[in-house]
Amino acid sequence: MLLILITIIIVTLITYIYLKPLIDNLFYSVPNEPKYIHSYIPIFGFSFQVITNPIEFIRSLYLKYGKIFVIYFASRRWIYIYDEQTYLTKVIKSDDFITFDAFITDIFIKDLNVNSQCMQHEESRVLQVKFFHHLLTGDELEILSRRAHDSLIESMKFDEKALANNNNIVNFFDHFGEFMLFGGTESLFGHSFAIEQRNITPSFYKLFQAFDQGLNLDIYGIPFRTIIYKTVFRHRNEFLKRFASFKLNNGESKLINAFEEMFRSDEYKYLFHQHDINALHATTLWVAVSITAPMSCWVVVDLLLHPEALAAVKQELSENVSSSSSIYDKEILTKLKILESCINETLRRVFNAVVIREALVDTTIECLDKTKIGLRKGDIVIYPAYLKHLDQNLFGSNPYRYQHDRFIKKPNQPKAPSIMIYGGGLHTCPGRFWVMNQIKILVTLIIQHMNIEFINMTDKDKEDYRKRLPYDYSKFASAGGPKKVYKNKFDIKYSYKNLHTG
Ligand code: HEM
Repeated sequence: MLLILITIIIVTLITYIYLKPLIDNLFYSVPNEPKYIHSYIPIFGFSFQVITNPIEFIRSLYLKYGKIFVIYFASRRWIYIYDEQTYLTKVIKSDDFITFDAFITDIFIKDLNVNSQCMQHEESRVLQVKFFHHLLTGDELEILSRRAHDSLIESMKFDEKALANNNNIVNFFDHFGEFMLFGGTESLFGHSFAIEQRNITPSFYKLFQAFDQGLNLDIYGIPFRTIIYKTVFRHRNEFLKRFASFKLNNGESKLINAFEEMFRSDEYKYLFHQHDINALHATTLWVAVSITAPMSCWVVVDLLLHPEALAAVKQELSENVSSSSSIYDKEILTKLKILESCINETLRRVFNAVVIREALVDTTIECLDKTKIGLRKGDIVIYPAYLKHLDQNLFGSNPYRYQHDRFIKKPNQPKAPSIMIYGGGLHTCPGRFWVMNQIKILVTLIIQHMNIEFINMTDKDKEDYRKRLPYDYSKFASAGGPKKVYKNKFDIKYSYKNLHTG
């Protein structure tokens, strides 16, 4: 009897999920809707393709159905608009759309158990976004960059000491991912909080990875995830609790100081309980590190795979950085144009760049070519910038090819090519200047102080990776290192040099 009941429930559920898009179409459709592409796989729909290789999958739909189409993914309608000018002028600038907040807010409330009142309090959320935009620039940016530098040097020195007792083979992405995590932690939360985290087990990096994995699982809405991935979610909770020991006015950044002052002010303290504050701090650190760390690693990998690029960067460094100069100085960092081009070239080829907005109301937008697009309230409207970044018309017949000086304007070009890594409009990523500085500092320190050798990478592997890096696209909310099966190809043997001079 129980078995029959369970079977009926499962069949009903599958039928409902399978038919939901069709039912929605019947009741909620608006005029001029773009082409809806139906998946015949129940429940999962296109999730598998979107998770495993979004670029190839979305490109195949674009080639088949044109620049505007709709799919279902993670129980939502996703409207792809591969028309940059229309997206910039008619979506990003319009009040009919907001950033991806509602989706994220939902995850905070349901999955991170953050008090719904504080997540839905419009005024305080606007204030937090404002802090990000005001406090990651100017003098504060310089302080953040200096701290990231100091933390990286400290990580290297600790590591050099530990090397005397351990073997010197590690995974490149984990090793520098951890360095970058401590760089972000120290810059945002101050030295004493960072040093405390270095000394506690389980490792801060391991807990951070669990936080990242948990958020991605939540976004995909994997059923029974807290049971299947019990350890991940336990570690995620431990990660949140680490922020309970954070003490105000102890060397933190102006950004974290502003958050704390607001959370604990008379006006807002009724909204924010300690657990909510922990979750918001953990998320700020995650936002700052989860993309930057793997991207920094890919930048270094590309340089190590392309000797001509590495030589050009070394030459630029020797011309601009003297033994007495501080590489975190604004004047020096802005001079490193070749390195900046290398960074953009790696991000272009590796980062799964998109811009996302959500429709607040039923609405219609008119493309520059006069095509009308009808959108429903709640539609996720997405510009797949990665299609542009790998477009043969813009970046040559093999757009994956690495050209380190691509973003330096040549005399025969009207302007250097453009990419759209950081979104657009008023909500363009406020961390973009800090990202550039952090990656420049990491690359410089590695060149100045380390010898690195990929021990499992054959010449054939290197040849293959020069053509295309084995990037893991399965993370939607953050960014990835290599695909699992390639991870050991990025094991390194390394040593330090000149770490105690200057
Ligand atoms: C390589 C690293 C990074 C990439 C590729 C990246 C990319 C992006 C993108 C595409 C957006 C959405 C923009 C839009 O909707 O128009 C965004 C938003 C945001 N990013 Fe970044 N980001 C990076 C690093 C950082 C860092 C280091 C921080 C600093 C804490 C940061 C903080 C934010 C914040 C707060 C927003 C939301 C801004 C708003 O809604 O107004 N990001 N980022």
